[in-house]
Amino acid sequence: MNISHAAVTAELRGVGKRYGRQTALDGVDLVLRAGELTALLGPNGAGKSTAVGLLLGLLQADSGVATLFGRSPHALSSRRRSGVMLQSAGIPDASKVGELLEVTRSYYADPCSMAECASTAGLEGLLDRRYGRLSGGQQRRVQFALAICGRPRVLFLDEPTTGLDIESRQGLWRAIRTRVEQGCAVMLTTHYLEEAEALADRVVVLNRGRVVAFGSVGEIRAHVAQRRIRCISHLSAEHVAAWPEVRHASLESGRLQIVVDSAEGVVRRLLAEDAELGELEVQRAGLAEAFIELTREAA
Ligand SMILES: Nc1ncnc2c1ncn2[C@@H]1O[C@H](COP(=O)(O)OP(=O)(O)OP(=O)(O)O)[C@@H](O)[C@H]1O
Repeated sequence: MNISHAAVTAELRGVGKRYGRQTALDGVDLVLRAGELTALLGPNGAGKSTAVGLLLGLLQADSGVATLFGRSPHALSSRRRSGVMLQSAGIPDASKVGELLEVTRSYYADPCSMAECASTAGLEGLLDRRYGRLSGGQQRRVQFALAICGRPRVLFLDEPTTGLDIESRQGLWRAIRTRVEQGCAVMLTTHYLEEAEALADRVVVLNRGRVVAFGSVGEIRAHVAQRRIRCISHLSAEHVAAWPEVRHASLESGRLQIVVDSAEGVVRRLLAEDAELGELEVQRAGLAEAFIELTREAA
């Protein structure tokens, strides 16, 4: 585990939160640091939005402590240094994009210029449009602009790229990376594992209100030693699936896809049984496989 010495910006310590009889978080520890992006991953209902709500002071913990800049998340001084993009934005449909930005910028001491906000979030040409008339992806970009316009030192992004096309998503990724390089602490919740893989310095995996794994993307990935083998072969997936080292085998787009704990023996046997085997590839498991494995183990 890498030990980071960057300043702690926000923290949950031993936090529990229930809604009636439903436990949403159960003894969760979580740290956000300056200049780092922490990705919070977990299946539906794992407790991700609850964790964000506690760090923002929108929810109250039943046990444990939530801090933002070392103080209560309710403190005005903490809020002034925070930027937020939640799943439900509550932005009035009739407002023009430019007006929304002007008003939000006015809450902060040293906001970005309008031009900077517009170019960072890709809003050129949209400033005179009414929010309610924008596409879902354009609305997400406006929400991002509102989240970053005050040059926040901590940024909470709850599934920020849902509904964005590939170009907009990559634009947003660039903007997020720039904030992190400038020293902002970012907490990203996402269902897109490739997003966490592309952006995260550290990953926290939640399942049923508990942290089931944390570490760098590489460390999380290393939790599963699995390899993925791809090849073109006349051997059937059913035949290969029955080999002892093989966890799973299937035929996808004419290629045999095999998930194994250790690749060498399986590769040797593939080559021995099919002299014409072609286009052999062996890859390390990605975050997606690690995540499925971790949440399954915890369940
Ligand atoms: N206001 C509420 N009242 C009752 N139960 C709630 C409330 N909000 C959340 N929960 C429950 O708490 C648990 C955690 O919910 P939370 O929204 O934090 O999960 P999540 O990881 O953000 O899920 P998703 O990926 O679906 O957004 C779930 O079981 C959910 O049903």
